[in-house]
Amino acid sequence: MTDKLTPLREQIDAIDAQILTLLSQRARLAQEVGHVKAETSAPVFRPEREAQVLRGVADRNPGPLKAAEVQTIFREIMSACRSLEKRVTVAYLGPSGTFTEQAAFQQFGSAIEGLPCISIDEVFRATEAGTADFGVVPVENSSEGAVNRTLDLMLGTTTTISGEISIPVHHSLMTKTGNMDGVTVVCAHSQALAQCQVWLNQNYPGIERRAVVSNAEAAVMASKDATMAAIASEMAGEQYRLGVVKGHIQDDPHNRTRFAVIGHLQTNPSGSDQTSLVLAVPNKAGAVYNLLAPLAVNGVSMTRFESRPARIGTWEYYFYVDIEGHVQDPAVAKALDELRDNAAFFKVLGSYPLSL
Ligand SMILES: O=C(O)C(=O)C[C@]1(C(=O)O)C=C[C@@H](O)C=C1
Repeated sequence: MTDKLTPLREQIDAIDAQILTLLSQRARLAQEVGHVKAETSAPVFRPEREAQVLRGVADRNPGPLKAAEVQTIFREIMSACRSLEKRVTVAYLGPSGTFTEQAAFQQFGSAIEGLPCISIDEVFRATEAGTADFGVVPVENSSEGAVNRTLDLMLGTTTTISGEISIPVHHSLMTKTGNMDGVTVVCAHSQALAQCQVWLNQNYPGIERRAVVSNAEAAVMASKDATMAAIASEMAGEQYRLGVVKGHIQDDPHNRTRFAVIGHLQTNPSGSDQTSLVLAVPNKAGAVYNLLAPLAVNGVSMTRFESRPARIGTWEYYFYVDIEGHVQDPAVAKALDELRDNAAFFKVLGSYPLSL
């Protein structure tokens, strides 16, 4: 066996040497890009460029590695190259071990300064104040719908959305011991409890369910108290040394959560983009219909429509709308100009590349 392996490993060694030489050439070019940007105070993180690079490698990937695997490798290469220009600070809903943290690293790679925050409000505050260059917040879950706090804060924030991330959300039931002996309460974020309610009803109908600030916090609590079980990601379980009682307990096996990247960056078109808006209409018949007519007239597709009470004591609503395309696309720009004229409230939250 050794004789067969040796020549193959020699070839791998030779290729690794070539990869290393190329990586270091690429890193030097990124340093040069960094110098050019520094001269004009241009932003270091360019989400549209990173999206184009990642789409390009997926399109050209000859296999046998999967497109998603090749993208993970290139994401890390860009993250490391970017950090030679500037190491960006990214605030996210913590503590360490949350799905939002996973989303932040999926978007920016690991060569960043992570800033875990105790609440969604805190992520907005840190990003608005410039303590963090970017923030990552959950926007909606495929089973549970919108994350209302995020939508409410989007209304008044000075930040814009510069990217979106969509990740599969798999929940595990975990305890200190890896079994349920002596466990009297199951802790998790309210959304996670809701996403696992059918499974919990079937398997642990009598047990108390306690909503806590995050799943990671539930994992911390379970790591300190053998009477508590946590519902969280296996990643959080590993971090806090929990044993898995049962994995994949979410009621919908395709459960996903979408996250937004917020910051002070106006992202350029990447070729496959989305724009998020908030609108309100005057309170009269046919107002919503008239409001949205310019989208259809200009051939702009709407991919999401969500309403939130305006919380001013009357039956008025804000509408959160996602459309295909970028504000710099002529059809989108025209539709938005017409839309603005019909709206009682109008705010573009941002144009950004569609998640990969
Ligand atoms: O092209 C740039 O603007 C770069 O800074 C290079 C690079 C890369 O490594 O490819 C790094 C950071 C940016 O977010 C985009 C791309």
